[in-house]
Amino acid sequence: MKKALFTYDYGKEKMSLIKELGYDVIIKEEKGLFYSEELKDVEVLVCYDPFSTLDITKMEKLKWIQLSSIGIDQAPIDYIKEKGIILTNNKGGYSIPIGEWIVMNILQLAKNSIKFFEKQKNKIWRIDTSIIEIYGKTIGFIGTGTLAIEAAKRLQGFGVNILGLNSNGRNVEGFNKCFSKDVMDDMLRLCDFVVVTIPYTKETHHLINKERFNAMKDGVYFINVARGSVVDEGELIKNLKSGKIKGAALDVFEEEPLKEDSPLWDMENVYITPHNSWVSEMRNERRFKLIYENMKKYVEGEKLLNIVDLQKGY
Ligand SMILES: NC(=O)C1=CN([C@@H]2O[C@H](COP(=O)(O)OP(=O)(O)OC[C@H]3O[C@@H](n4cnc5c(N)ncnc54)[C@H](O)[C@@H]3O)[C@@H](O)[C@H]2O)C=CC1
Ligand SMILES: O=C(O)C(=O)COP(=O)(O)O
Repeated sequence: MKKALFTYDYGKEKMSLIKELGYDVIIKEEKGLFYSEELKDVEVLVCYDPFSTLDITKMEKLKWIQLSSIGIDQAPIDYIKEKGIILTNNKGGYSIPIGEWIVMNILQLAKNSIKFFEKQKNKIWRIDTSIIEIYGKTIGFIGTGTLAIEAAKRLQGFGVNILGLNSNGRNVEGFNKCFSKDVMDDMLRLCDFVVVTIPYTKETHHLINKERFNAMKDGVYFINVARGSVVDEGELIKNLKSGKIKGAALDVFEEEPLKEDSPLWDMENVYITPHNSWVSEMRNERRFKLIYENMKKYVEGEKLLNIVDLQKGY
């Protein structure tokens, strides 16, 4: 029997489906999880981020880690690489709610919702003539993976021009044109909205920096739903203050939770959600479906879904 450690309890019914596949299942809450002797022969770890307290170097039989997240930046990648442990993620598992979140925020920015919420709170009846339509506008996605694809699909009906940036400029369905990472500024110059949907890797640290903001149109709208550190937050703040960026919607930050003294909280043109875009009532259902399929493949010796390319880092 293969021993599997789950750091989240999917409930009796679902966990018994895993046991029926032939696993000896241990369930332990992730928070403050420490190594104990019973974890010695764990072969499969299904988790989000137990790595700050759980010493996986003591789990000598560990062969496969299934993350419940899409981002892998919380995992000890060097150790995983060194030991030849397979790492799989939840790619695709949150792209529908995030696609919806992106559409919502493009519209909120264009329609100035934040100002209306404020006026409603204060019972103020005043027309806002600064509203724009998104029809005919250009929306550029930095990264054309599952998040951008689901957003692009949902934007089709709005009559927008959808651009995408990826590693080699390959065409992706749903995008009017794709650009390679070497010519990022050519795309940025065209965009009314820039949406960051790229993984955080060594290569993408502060990918969006002073020079990239300079390349963008004056009055661009900026959205980040990937990882905070893909963007130089100091530069983002400067560009928001100067008006170069007209408004932003941010779900992720260089430091989370966002500090109380961050100027972003008080900016009247910034929408903030607390790394919440991935949440919907379907999250556990979809996550479990992937976990189940993969655990079945693992016992049957088949190739797993969503294997992370440790060289590329996503
Ligand atoms: N805010 C949230 O709750 C969530 C955030 N995320 C983040 O979003 C990221 C993207 O997710 P997916 O779309 O599912 O990823 P994905 O793996 O499907 O797509 C990644 C895309 O980025 C491109 N890319 C990667 N490195 C690049 C580079 N250096 N230059 C140009 N293009 C590059 C790839 O070509 C691909 O188009 C995740 O890695 C994760 O960090 C994911 C889920 C939830
Ligand atoms: O899956 C991801 O990468 C996400 O960002 C989702 O949010 P989480 O990291 O699970 O809090």
